[in-house]
Amino acid sequence: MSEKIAVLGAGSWGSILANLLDENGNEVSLWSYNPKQVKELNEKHTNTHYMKDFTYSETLIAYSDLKQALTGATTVLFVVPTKAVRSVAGDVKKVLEELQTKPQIIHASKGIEQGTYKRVSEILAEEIPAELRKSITVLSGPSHAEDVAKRDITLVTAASTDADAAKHVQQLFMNRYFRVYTNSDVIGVEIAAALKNIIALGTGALNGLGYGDNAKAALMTRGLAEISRLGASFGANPQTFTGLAGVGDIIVTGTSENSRNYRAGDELGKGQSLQEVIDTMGMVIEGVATTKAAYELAKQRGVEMPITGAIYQVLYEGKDIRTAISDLMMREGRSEF
Ligand SMILES: NC(=O)C1=CN([C@@H]2O[C@H](COP(=O)(O)OP(=O)(O)OC[C@H]3O[C@@H](n4cnc5c(N)ncnc54)[C@H](O)[C@@H]3O)[C@@H](O)[C@H]2O)C=CC1
Ligand SMILES: O=C(CO)COP(=O)(O)O
Repeated sequence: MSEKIAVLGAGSWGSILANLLDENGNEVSLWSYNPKQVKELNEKHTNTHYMKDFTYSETLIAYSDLKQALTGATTVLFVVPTKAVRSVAGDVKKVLEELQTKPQIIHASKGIEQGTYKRVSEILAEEIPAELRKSITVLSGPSHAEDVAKRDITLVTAASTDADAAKHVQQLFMNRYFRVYTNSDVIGVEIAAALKNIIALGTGALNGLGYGDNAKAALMTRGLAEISRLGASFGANPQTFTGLAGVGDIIVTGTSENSRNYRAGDELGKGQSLQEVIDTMGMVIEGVATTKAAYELAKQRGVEMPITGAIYQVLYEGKDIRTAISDLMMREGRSEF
């Protein structure tokens, strides 16, 4: 099966997924709002700022013009940071109406919108033409771009309320190193994907402070417990949190130097300020904004999320990390389940 696919967002994840789709035999256009990046991708087949030492397929074409990128596309994959999804989707809507095409919509972003607390599929549903909403599918799971770039084994899930749409995404992405499952629990997959970044900031900070494996395993396990509680309050399937988008992504993000969230936490643990960390990363650290959204959302819904609350206090209220850890440890003893 070969299709024309437009990938929107040429950071580490968008560009590597675009390359994978190209390798799978599709005609892929990669859109970036940065003309310099487009020039580098088309002339040198590199994207040095985001993926050092990787050479992209010569048949992958980058565009800074959204209309050119979307022309003829039967599938559109959004991979911009969460904060950019609404504005990019609004622009896409205008172009699709002009082109009179009705592509399937996929996204691979992991976050929650500030202020509205919307998941990415909800933002897309509000912004794209109404008849495309049903097709929205989320691609998520433990998947660092750096490993996919090496064609290392990666398993993810494609979640949609439309089983045919999820199956289509599975077929588009599957290959010998990239295996895709389907899932109907969009809510659970998106909540797990967004909130694991908060926990990765935490495990990174533990690492930076010199804590060991026990502490990190504890944070990931209890972190997943509170993420599941928030998910349950929205009607998510509890099984989703034991799957690729849940425990899988917490492990990969919460233990890896490839994770920007983990690295950011590590630097915080070593004493850098949040602003210093953001300024030096040069790539999106989704967990910072998601911590605020999740903290406010948990309060609004009356869901107990002590770890998220502690990380919020460190990031947004200047609380000392060691004091935050000590306060968590000294909470009243309770039953695990
Ligand atoms: N890097 C990875 O391994 C993975 C990333 N993700 C998710 O994918 C999403 C994108 O992440 P990355 O590609 O890693 O980010 P990145 O920081 O590497 O790149 C982001 C890209 O979006 C573009 N961008 C930023 N603001 C924009 C705007 N207002 N309008 C249009 N484009 C804009 C940037 O120019 C850049 O090309 C995030 O939600 C992330 O959580 C998901 C799985 C794996
Ligand atoms: O979501 C990811 C891996 O599954 C990437 O995590 P980071 O954004 O922390 O790099």
